[in-house]
Amino acid sequence: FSQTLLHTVVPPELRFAFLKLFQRLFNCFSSYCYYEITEIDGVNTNELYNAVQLYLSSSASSSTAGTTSSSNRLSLTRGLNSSAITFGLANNDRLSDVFNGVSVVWEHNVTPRQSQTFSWRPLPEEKRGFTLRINKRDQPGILEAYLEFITDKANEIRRKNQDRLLYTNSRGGSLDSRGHPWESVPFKHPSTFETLAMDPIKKREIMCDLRDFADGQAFYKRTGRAWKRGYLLYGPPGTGKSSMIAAMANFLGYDIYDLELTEVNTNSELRKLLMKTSSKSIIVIEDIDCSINLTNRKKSNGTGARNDSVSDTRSRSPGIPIPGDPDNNGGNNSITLSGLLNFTDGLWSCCGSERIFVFTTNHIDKLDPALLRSGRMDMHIHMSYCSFPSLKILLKTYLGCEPGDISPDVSSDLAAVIDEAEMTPADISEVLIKNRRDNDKALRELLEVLRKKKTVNRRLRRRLVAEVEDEAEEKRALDSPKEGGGAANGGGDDVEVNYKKSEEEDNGID
Ligand SMILES: Nc1ncnc2c1ncn2[C@@H]1O[C@H](COP(=O)(O)OP(=O)(O)OP(=O)(O)O)[C@@H](O)[C@H]1O
Ligand SMILES: [Mg+2]
Repeated sequence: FSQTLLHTVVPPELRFAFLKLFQRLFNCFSSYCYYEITEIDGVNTNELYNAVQLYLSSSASSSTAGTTSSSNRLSLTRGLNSSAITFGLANNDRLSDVFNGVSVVWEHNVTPRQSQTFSWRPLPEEKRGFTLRINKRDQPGILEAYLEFITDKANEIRRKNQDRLLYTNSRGGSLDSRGHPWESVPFKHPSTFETLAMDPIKKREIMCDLRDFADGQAFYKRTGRAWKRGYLLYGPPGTGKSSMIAAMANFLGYDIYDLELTEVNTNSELRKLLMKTSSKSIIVIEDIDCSINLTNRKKSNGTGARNDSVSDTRSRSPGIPIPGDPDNNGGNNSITLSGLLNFTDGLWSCCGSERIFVFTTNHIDKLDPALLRSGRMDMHIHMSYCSFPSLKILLKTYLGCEPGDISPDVSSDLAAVIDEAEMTPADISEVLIKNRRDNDKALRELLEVLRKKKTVNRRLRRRLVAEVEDEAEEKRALDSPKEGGGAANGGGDDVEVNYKKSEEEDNGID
């Protein structure tokens, strides 16, 4: 009652001023150090505040049994992007904690924000923060280790709550107010291995490999290997490479660092980015063949320096500076293949642990063998056009069709055309989404589309064979004019036979 009366009678500003004065006097004679961790740090959200809140939420929930909290009032929250309820300290509540034998006390302070404060973005009406109290004699050794422990613990809790982050370096080389080169957003991609359409045997193999990796701390230590693993996903667009990465992250509960190579200017910047990644994370470079010229590691330019910089990208992306280009005075983009190899496999790559590197490409043949070798890219995963086993997964996820729900005739018709149609899971899922209210119609339309695509593919293939044969015939005619006709006829006959056979099959289908 007295507290309520005080709050009503004394204006908040006056209360705040009294409190500050009292705190100053108190600190002069106190044997404690106090650290304030405010929710908003300047204009940015203070990550440490969130980490402390999560950490204390776990202590607070266990303290309801009376172990560490001096309070019996806890606030309950569920964040916008969180799937779990967290406990927290209510206003001005305290909680004591013990770290490495040292007792500390946390206090949660909420004060009204002065309304005239100018800000570029709307700030919460209340100013929230934690105050950490440590005994002055304990402070030198404990603070850094304690805060690091709290950050790790908070990450662990977040992962457990399925609340993971997707980091990006899209800001270029610039750092945020706390010196971090990565920007993060909550990662909410719903792709899982269950929804991923691919060969079930291959899928199981990948899942086992990931599980072995995540559980392999002792193994990696025993064998003297850095605890990291590389996966290369290759295949045509729309076959599920990005979906696979999301499924991996969801399966292991890891954060994702999506590295945009074209935003990185130098090898040392690349190294800094790597050093700022946390463990239990997947570091992704998508479309690696488009991000950097990776074909010629050893090639030197006139000055003897390595010339394997981002020239390939530059020809496509006019905004990227070109080193040594007189027309471009940006001139500082000099990531090299060796820089990238060091990133994945050098000494620096071990500065954290439990990391997965995933590179994706549409053209594996464009990549340097050095990048593909085991130890860098341990597993090469071909994401191919939709096969019949993959189609069954798509039918189940999109239409709810179990194999027994589809008539044997339709099933065998689908199986007969699917491989030759060479359609991506992305294309097929579009047909299914469009007709998802009517399963029969969806299957009918899918069959039609697959047959059409098969016919088109055959025509293309025949045209290609004919062109190759024509070229060979011309070459032979030029090489030996007298014998040219006979030799060409031999090849032409083969084509003719193939052609006839294909025509018959097509007619049967159309
Ligand atoms: N194997 C798959 N299983 C389930 N859905 C898939 C699969 N492949 C593609 N899709 C669907 O198609 C869409 C595009 O797929 P995704 O972005 O994973 O392709 P990608 O291989 O990364 O293509 P790109 O090479 O263009 O980046 C996804 O939203 C997903 O729904
Ligand atoms: Mg992709």
